[in-house]
Amino acid sequence: MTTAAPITKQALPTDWRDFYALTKPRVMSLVIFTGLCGLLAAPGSINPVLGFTAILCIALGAGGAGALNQWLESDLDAGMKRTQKRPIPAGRMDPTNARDFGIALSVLSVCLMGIAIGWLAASILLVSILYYAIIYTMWLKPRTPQNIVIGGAAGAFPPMIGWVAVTGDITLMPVLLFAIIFMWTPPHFWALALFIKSDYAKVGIPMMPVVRGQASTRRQIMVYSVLLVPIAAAPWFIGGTGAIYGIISIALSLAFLALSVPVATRISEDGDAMKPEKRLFAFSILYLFALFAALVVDRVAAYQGFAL
Ligand code: HEM
Ligand SMILES: CC(C)=CCC/C(C)=C/CC/C(C)=C/COP(=O)(O)OP(=O)(O)O
Repeated sequence: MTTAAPITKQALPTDWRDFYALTKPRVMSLVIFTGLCGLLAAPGSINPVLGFTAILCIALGAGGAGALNQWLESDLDAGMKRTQKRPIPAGRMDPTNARDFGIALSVLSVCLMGIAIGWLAASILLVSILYYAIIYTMWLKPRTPQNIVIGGAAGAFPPMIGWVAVTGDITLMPVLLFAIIFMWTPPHFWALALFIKSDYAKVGIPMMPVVRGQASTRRQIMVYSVLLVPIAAAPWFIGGTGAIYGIISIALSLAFLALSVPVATRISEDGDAMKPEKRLFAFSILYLFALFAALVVDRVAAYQGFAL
């Protein structure tokens, strides 16, 4: 009697899924969304096919950068529980394949953006890929607890790329969209780092809670959350959006601030339930999705004559 081989995940072809995992799809979904909103909120219009191409290029570039990041730090990923099942540390992917995949996606994205959309948008895309792969991953991450403050700039470029794809130039509005993500990144990441601190300590990455301790990290989360309120509302203050965006942005930022307070005032060290940090981390993602969606809603409303 023959017995059929059990159908397990391992029996399925894993190749395409491993390549897909290299692109960090869940994180990059928000990167792509902010790029899309930058494109849709920009003044002027873009041919829908070209608009789609621009977003595709952001997705390919972000995915390529994610693959290069995983190629560059597979040894670190192997040492952390959260990342040890990634394709390279789990032994399912040859590192050189990941490297080549990352380079191919990155080159393709920049060339396609340059040819189809314009070389200013392509240059910013190239800068963001190199910034993430080289400045953040290779240089800052293993060296300084300010790694994500400075390195976070890499993730702040996509809305600027989307905007520039439409307008062809850099004005104050795309700079403000950049500034919003720049201010948002420290509380987003440090809230998470507070509850996965031991993983980073194990592999010697000097994340803020590891190097400066919990109390200092919590205070700094509060500082960035306070700064986020005026920065997020700035597009309205300068007249770049209507009051719909302004009101939604202030409401969202105050909710963000309210969730930061229990994180900042918590004086206990490790040991007890970590609920406020988890709540702030989860809300940080919802916050950015909602804030950038509000930009588009505001623009559509203005277009339809519903501006407040
Ligand atoms: C240097 C800056 C940043 C660092 C160090 C960082 C780090 C992290 C880490 C470690 C996670 C945990 C889950 C995972 O590994 O998938 C995470 C989740 C996430 N991050 Fe960030 N992040 C940064 C910037 C950003 C930016 C700029 C965006 C988008 C605009 C973003 C969007 C997300 C999203 C959507 C998730 C949730 C993914 C999921 O549901 O699994 N992050 N981030
Ligand atoms: C267009 C373009 C190139 C966009 C790049 C977007 C970008 C830099 C996003 C940063 C988000 C991210 C994956 C952080 C993870 O940090 P990590 O690598 O330290 O996290 P890990 O510990 O999970 O590897």
